[in-house]
Amino acid sequence: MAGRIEDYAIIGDLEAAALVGRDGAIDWLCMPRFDSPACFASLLGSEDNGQWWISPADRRPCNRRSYRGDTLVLESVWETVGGAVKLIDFMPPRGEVPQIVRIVEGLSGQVHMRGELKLRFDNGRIVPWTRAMDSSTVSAVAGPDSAFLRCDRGVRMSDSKTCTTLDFSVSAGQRIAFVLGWSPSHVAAMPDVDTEAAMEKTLEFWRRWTAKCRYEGPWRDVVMRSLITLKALTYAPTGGIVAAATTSLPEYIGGDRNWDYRFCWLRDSTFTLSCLLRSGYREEAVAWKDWLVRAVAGEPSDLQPLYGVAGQRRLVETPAWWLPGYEGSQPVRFGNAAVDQLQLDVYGEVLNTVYSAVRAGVPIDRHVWSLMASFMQYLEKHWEEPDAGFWEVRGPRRHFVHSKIMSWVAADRALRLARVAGQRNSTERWRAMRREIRDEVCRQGWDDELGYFVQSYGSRRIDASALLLPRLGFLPPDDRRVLGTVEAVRRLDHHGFLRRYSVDDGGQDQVDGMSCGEGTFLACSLWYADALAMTGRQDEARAVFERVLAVRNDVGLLAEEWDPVARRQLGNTPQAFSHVALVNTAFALHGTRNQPRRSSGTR
Ligand SMILES: OC[C@H]1O[C@H](O[C@H]2O[C@H](CO)[C@@H](O)[C@H](O)[C@H]2O)[C@H](O)[C@@H](O)[C@@H]1O
Repeated sequence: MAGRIEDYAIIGDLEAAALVGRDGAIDWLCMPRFDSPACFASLLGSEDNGQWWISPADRRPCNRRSYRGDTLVLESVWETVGGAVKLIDFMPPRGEVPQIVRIVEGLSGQVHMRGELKLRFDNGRIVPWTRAMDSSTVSAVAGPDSAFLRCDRGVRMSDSKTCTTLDFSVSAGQRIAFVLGWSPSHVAAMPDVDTEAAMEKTLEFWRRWTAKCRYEGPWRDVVMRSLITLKALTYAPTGGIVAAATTSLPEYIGGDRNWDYRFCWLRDSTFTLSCLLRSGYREEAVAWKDWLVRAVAGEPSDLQPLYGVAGQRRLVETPAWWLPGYEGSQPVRFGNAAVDQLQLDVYGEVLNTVYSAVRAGVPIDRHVWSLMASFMQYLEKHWEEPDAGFWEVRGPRRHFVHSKIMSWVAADRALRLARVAGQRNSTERWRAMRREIRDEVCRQGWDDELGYFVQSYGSRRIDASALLLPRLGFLPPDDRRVLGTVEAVRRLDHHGFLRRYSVDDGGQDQVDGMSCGEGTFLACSLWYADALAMTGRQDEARAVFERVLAVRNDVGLLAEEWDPVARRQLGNTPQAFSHVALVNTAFALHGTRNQPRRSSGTR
């Protein structure tokens, strides 16, 4: 059975990622890239859906673990009656093929270790043909996939049809290494790996990368861990950034809110990008901008809310009947039907990001400008339509206030970009559009009686996405409507954390068409902290921030949601949205004075 969601740490090589539990089990791994079929899927089923564990023979969880400094090299320590042992897990920067290296180091005494490798290709379904090549190498092959396990001398390896078992002892000062590599079955080659050199290279890679960080406030370690996590979710060959490393970790245990997040949402990526930019990571920003331009190129009406890491557009959502789901949460989904939704906020997200990139000095050529202009041409005709909104609801389309505000952002940033690009052709129309949207939102999205911006025209719902309003420049942070909305959002509080939006009595959600409730959405609490900080309520903002910091797991990771009653993380993990919001709040709190920002007037 899989561990709690917060039991997992991530290791990765910027093309794929694995989740390692406190018990030394790798329960999730897709090879060769984030969105490939999983070869370890016990996270969503049982060990028979693929798993690789190594631990002391009694299989207890480790006593402590941490990443080594500012890197993605994980170290788990067990203290046993016989002695202490450390398991070092990492994925070296990608060479020819993806590899996982596991080094067992004796710290004291002698410890009897065991392990089991169960490869299950094609998302935990296919038992490969496994054979021993020699006393220290095993090969497994099925269909397009092959894998090799190679280990140091001193390990007794034995094979059954379904499993390779490992049995060895490690004494103080001794190190025993294992390498698991994947390759396409028509290549089926496992290059020799010097595991110690690979570890040095991996440590060096992360140290160099983290040395570039510009954050210098009081939460440096917290921010650094989140930035490393965001980097680990970046697909280096293309610059695309996935929303999370997993699919179908539930937002409600036993429920059907189980989604595949191993894709690049324009919305999530734009948040990630601005966070990387402010933290000093310009190279990633340029790579993402290039990814974006390639992914969205073509007809503006074909713009999708999400794409594959290589920019692919067909991400067909398919239930996996053979996987029982995390703690029975079904269905497990591969692919995401949100790809076909109309989410009008996406145009504003993209234009806002391109504008931020320009301001940060990232060069934008005339092709990017003409792409942005074509998005505006589309949006001018469609912003008045109802859509699926920020939360990608699967119920009926609505006039979501956030989507309208993002259309305002699109027009606003297009005007600013036009100024930079020296283009005047459409500016009069965009200025009129910006005015029209603002008037409509203030008329139909604002409820004077309720005193807040509602979720969609005609509804009474409160929606935490309204917390993003002050930072978008739609209204100044000290506007009474902003202050009223921030105050109203407090009603989304559930034991100190915020829900995404108000739900009907009984927790049934009639907005997004799903049958069950969900946890609190971590990014929303952090946006709340930002809004408090922006309106001069620094101490309250800090308290909210610290509450969120307290629910990170032992290695600083956050999933999408938190259940404050069961006190456990929920949803896909680690999630970019949560970590981006965390970094942004750290920046917002460090350096803001205890004063509300002055109104800059309204346009
Ligand atoms: O709640 C229903 C939707 O939930 C997912 O979307 C959420 O995650 C996205 C990726 O982080 C984020 O961009 C979006 O704002 C969130 O609502 C799921 O991916 C959707 O398919 C689902 O409809």
